[in-house]
Amino acid sequence: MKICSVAEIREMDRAAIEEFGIIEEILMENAGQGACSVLLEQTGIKDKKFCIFCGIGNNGGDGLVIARKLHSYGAEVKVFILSDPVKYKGAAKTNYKIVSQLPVPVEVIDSPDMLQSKTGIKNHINCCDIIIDAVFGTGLSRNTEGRYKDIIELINTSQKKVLSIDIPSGVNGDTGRIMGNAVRADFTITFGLPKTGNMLYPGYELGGKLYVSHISFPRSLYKSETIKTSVNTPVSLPPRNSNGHKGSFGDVLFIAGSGSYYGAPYFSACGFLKSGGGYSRLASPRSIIPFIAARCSEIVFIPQSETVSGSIAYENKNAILAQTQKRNMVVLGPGLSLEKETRQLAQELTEKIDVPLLIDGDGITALSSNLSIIQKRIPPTILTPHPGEMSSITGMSVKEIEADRIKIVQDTAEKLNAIIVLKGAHTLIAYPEGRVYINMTGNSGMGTPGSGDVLTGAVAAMFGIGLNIEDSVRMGVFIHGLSGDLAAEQYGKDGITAQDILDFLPLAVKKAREKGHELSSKTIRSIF
Ligand SMILES: NC(=O)C1=CN([C@@H]2O[C@H](COP(=O)(O)OP(=O)(O)OC[C@H]3O[C@@H](n4cnc5c(N)ncnc54)[C@H](OP(=O)(O)O)[C@@H]3O)[C@@H](O)[C@H]2O)[C@@H](O)CC1
Ligand SMILES: [K+]
Repeated sequence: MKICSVAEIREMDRAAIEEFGIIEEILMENAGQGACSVLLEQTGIKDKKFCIFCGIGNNGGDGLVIARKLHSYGAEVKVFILSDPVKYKGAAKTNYKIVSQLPVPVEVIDSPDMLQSKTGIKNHINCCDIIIDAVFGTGLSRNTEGRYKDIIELINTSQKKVLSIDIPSGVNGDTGRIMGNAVRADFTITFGLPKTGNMLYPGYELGGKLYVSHISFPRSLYKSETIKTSVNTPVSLPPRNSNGHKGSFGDVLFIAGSGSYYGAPYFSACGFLKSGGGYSRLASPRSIIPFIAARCSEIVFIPQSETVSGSIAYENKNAILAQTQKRNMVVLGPGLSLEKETRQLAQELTEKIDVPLLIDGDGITALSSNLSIIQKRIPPTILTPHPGEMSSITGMSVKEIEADRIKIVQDTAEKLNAIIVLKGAHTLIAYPEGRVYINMTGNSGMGTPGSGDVLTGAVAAMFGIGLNIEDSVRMGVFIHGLSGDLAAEQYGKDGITAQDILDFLPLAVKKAREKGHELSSKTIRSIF
């Protein structure tokens, strides 16, 4: 499913209204209808008591449609409007007029200081069964303050079931960040398409279970090629050649490891094998190979001479390059160390390697000081930074990156002409031509040493078993996250190690083969 920005949903609204004549009243009616379907499924409506908090924009207008429908169905409804209703315009104004004619109590809270009415509101909240949050939607333009902030606080401390309309009020529709404070909902129904703010943390978590209604937008609008962001739904994996041998499932060279990092090369090269890859070759410092071999002797080892600090020495360059020429893909960087000589080696290898190249960890740090090497590469390049490494690449602070992840990863992929995997909760995968995928598998237990190294192996394996390089990256991310989810299902999220993620990879690939489609529809529920 596509995911849109606030500007894109506004454009969809405009096109629906102006080009198809689907007037605002119809869209708002459908939005209200969708919300009532969620309530019917999740909480029941008849004889239930609802408190509806409405803002003064169209999100509030949706709340007023819901008030009318719930009343009609037999619910007891109380509406609070958080500003002067004369400000309503268009369809929201129409719906305000209708609700004013109904025997539905409406209370306007338009004084900047709502302390005097707080007890009354609290009483209503205490007596209701369900709260509808229709305060702010995509029109949130600044931090919440004053009575808005107080109401959000009251909603969050109410211990009642909460349905947020379009997006939890206080969450930025583009970034998912909290502006001031934000509602914590049990369910959210979003309209047209999910907004990026619905899908990124903390907005995603605050929204609870996410429903989407296309509110009768024509398919051409919500499937438009101009919308570049999507959920990372799994692609079908090519059937495994029953007549194949290890060379049929990819032959990948990992250039990884140093005197201080024995785990990184192991998790990368072994992650490849555990995700279905064929030939895993590992160029690592000579002295650490026996330790890695003790953990995974299925890897083919290519011992390298070492620097004084135990990292791969520069003098290996030509021999490594000769190795890369015979491989389908190269992974460079896990645990390489930041030794100057080895960084120089990483840069010069990146210049010369003429097969798809995935650069991770210390490899990224080595290249960050000379990004033109990446820009000039002709064969595909994949970078898998965590926010700290993304900071080295972009020169922005982690805080700046976290505040606008989609835009920054999109711009960087275009600028570097590379596929970028920005790791984190809901990892992003961005392609040079502008596409971005939001990955929904994975969990907080996976923030553990070695996890990112396993990911490099999973991506390489997807390429090895026959996906094209673009799909390999997003499927590698999907499988890696799924493997972590399976580990969490078994052991809980606390204490998952990279080894656990590794161990569940075969099962994750099996599940993706057998139930890929089912897995992808788990996070967002489509309704009318
Ligand atoms: N368009 C359509 O066809 C459809 C749209 N739909 C619905 O419309 C929603 C978008 O509606 P919207 O654009 O009216 O914005 P919305 O979020 O209701 O709020 C804007 C108001 O809030 C105010 N405001 C902002 N921040 C504030 C703050 N911190 N503190 C205080 N005030 C603040 C802002 O004031 P201003 O910034 O102008 O001063 C303005 O008055 C969308 O989410 C969906 O639910 C559906 O019905 C389907 C059809
Ligand atoms: K809302």
